[in-house]
Amino acid sequence: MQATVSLFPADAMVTRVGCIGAGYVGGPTCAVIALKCPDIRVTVCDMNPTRIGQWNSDKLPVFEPGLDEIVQKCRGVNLFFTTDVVATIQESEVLFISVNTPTKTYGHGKGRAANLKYVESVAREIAKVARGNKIVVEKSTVPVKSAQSIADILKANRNSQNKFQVLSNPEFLAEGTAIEDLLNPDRILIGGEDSPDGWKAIETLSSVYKRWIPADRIITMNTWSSELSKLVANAFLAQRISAINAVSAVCEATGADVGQVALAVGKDSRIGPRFLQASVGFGGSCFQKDILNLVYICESLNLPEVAEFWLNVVSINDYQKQRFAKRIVNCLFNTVSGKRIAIMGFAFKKNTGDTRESAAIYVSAHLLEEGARLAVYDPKVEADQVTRDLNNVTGTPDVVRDQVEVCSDPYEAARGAHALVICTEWDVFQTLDYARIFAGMPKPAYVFDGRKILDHEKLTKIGFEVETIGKRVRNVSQSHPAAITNGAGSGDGAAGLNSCEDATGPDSEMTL
Ligand SMILES: NC(=O)C1=CN([C@@H]2O[C@H](COP(=O)(O)OP(=O)(O)OC[C@H]3O[C@@H](n4cnc5c(N)ncnc54)[C@H](O)[C@@H]3O)[C@@H](O)[C@H]2O)C=CC1
Ligand SMILES: O=C(O)[C@H]1O[C@H](OP(=O)(O)OP(=O)(O)OC[C@H]2O[C@@H](n3ccc(=O)[nH]c3=O)[C@H](O)[C@@H]2O)[C@H](O)[C@@H](O)[C@@H]1O
Repeated sequence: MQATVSLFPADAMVTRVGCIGAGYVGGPTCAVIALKCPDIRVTVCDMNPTRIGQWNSDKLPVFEPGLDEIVQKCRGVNLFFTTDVVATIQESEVLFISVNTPTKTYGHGKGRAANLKYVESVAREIAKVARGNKIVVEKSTVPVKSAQSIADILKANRNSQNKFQVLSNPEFLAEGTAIEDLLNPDRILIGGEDSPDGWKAIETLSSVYKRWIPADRIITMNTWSSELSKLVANAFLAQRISAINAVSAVCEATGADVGQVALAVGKDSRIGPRFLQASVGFGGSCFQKDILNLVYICESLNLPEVAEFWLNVVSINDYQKQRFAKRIVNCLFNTVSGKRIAIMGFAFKKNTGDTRESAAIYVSAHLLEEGARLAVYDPKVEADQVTRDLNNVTGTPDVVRDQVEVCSDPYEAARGAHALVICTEWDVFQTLDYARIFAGMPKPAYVFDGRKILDHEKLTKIGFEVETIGKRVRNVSQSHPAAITNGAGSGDGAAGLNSCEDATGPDSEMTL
């Protein structure tokens, strides 16, 4: 591809940017464009009036550190949120498509392929109502060649005076750090048609980003490479997590510590230290969806070995969540029936209220199936979201109603619980008064640290039995057996069992 800078002036004049889809990507991305380009009018549009109402209120639909301040500064000045799709399309020179592309739940490709119906409906709407030339930017994560489908729809339906250029401009922001990522991205990727009109469109979009991002971080390439790069970037990131999580199982079986192994491995500059944090399993709306999409593409291209390779990343993640959930039951003497368990954190990671594909949902569902009573606490997830997620995954709203309590305070969730299960790495969990919590729990009192964020030594000193990922903790019962036999109120006849390594097999309940 030719150097775009030489072909088009750096001051290409974009005055109106529109975005269809006011979700986790569309909202924050446009807020940052509005902040950095005060002379551009940015309109974000969604078909969901509730969501738009929230964007226009004091309580935004998306929690992201730093987002509120930017929206407050720009909203009503050069940043607008609306349900008026037609006006947004007609008024914008550059139009981002930032709608959801979930995994298909029906028909051909069910459970694997991306459902592109929202992208297609936006393309049809643009073709129907657009006036004048537009640069249509595919911001949603899509399978390779989707830009071609968008271009075909636009071409087949366009009014004869309109010209469209379709660009791929995938988003790499991570939730919880979206604003930081948007302000200071590792790279901006723009794929476009290899033609004079394509180069011009690429340069025009680049000119917007160049207002705050150094030119050498803006990478341009052909559309298909750009689309595939997004799926591959997510697959690589998720693959690292599954790799370290697979190693965590080896550590638990051998006495090695996965944190130490990750440190040693990550010091190799060819490997690097990031994304090597073993955990209860990755969540979020995209890793699993995008890998399954990649798997589907490979299967469609008759590349079964490649498909199998990537599918294993998801299989290990499922295994990790399952392993952790089973371990909780094993350690609690193979029965959690009727026991209160505190689920600490429900979001898929800290600093977001997003629960999509959160490991907490899986762990909670497993414990509910075993008859546990759950007390859920998350600083940013609303009670009705917890209920909705658990209803969806269990399919048993009665059980959820009877066995789940959503608490607004971590101490309240912990009170009377046999175990604390850390599912999200919220900072606040590191500074709780664990001695106070311990005092209010039946003994032995367990902590299952699915995020490896707590001070395990301190917890064992207080008297907790601590289980974590990829590391054996020397527990109270191993050094002071009396601590558990003297414990109050467990009612499970725990005396004599030292830790879950000593518990009876996973499928047998302890004979009481
Ligand atoms: N969530 C994330 O952190 C990231 C997501 N992505 C990708 O970005 C895309 C969007 O993701 P999210 O923002 O998380 O999705 P989201 O579900 O939060 O938001 C999508 C929005 O699009 C709206 N929408 C759907 N069809 C529409 C139509 N025809 N007209 C108007 N509005 C419509 C929906 O009502 C919804 O509010 C996906 O393809 C995702 O894979 C990429 C990078 C990061
Ligand atoms: O396409 C997307 O949606 C985005 O997906 C991820 O971002 P996100 O899912 O928001 O968050 P991550 O920080 O990647 O975390 C994903 C999951 O992996 C877990 N994780 C992450 C890192 C790690 O070392 N270990 C680990 O278990 C997190 O707790 C979380 O559950 C990518 O990091 C973004 O670059 C990408 O744009």
